[in-house]
Amino acid sequence: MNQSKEQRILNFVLQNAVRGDPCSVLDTIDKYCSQKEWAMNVGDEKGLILDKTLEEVNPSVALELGTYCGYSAVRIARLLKPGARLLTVEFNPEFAAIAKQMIEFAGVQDKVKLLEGPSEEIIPQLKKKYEVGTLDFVFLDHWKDRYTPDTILLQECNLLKKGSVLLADNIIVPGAPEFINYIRNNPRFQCTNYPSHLEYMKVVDAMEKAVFLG
Ligand SMILES: Cc1cc(-c2n[nH]c(CCNC(=O)c3cc(-c4ccc(F)cc4)cc(O)c3O)n2)ccn1
Ligand SMILES: [Mg+2]
Repeated sequence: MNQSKEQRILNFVLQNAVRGDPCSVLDTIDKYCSQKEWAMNVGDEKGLILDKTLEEVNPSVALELGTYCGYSAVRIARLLKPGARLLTVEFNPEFAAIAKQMIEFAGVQDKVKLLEGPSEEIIPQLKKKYEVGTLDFVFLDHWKDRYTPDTILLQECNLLKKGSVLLADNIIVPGAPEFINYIRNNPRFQCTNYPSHLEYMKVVDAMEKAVFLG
């Protein structure tokens, strides 16, 4: 049975990155995906926007929707202060298995909890089952048609507080037009657009930051 692209990315990391060094894991994934096989990691250019947003927010509790191979989970976890934690949600079991190994190789497993299942099932469990009070930061990087319903669900589950920050990937490609319409017309959010490019490509993309006003 020939290997998946995600398995090839993991193998390349296991053979070429430095165990316990998150930056070397990120650089190795970016090298592979820019030179050998494209993959839907947030990447190094949009990754800098993610880094800057995380440094501003300095979250105690962060949620990521859409783990994929764990690139952005490693990217987020490496910047978390001691005691802070990231919950990351992956729907696809193969992706989750790859991400688990990626997170452990990077040495950030103590900061990251990988939850398997669809976002609409996991979000309502966060308070009781995963002992979340409110979320300081949410990275939306999952199915683009779930950005709006899951933002509504986060509010319904009282998981956002005044100052909670949402950061959404792929505003242009693949695109999340109904999310942009929802969030920019919602007086409870203060939005900022960050123009960028699709990971590893010259194609224009963007990220959107939305601060919950309570
Ligand atoms: C329902 C639910 C879902 C999830 C979930 N887990 N993992 C994902 C992956 C979602 N990501 C993408 O589809 C994505 C696609 C592109 C892309 C693709 C092809 C192109 F040609 C151009 C761009 C680029 C990106 O940056 C992306 O992020 N969803 C987790 C939990 N619950
Ligand atoms: Mg993305």
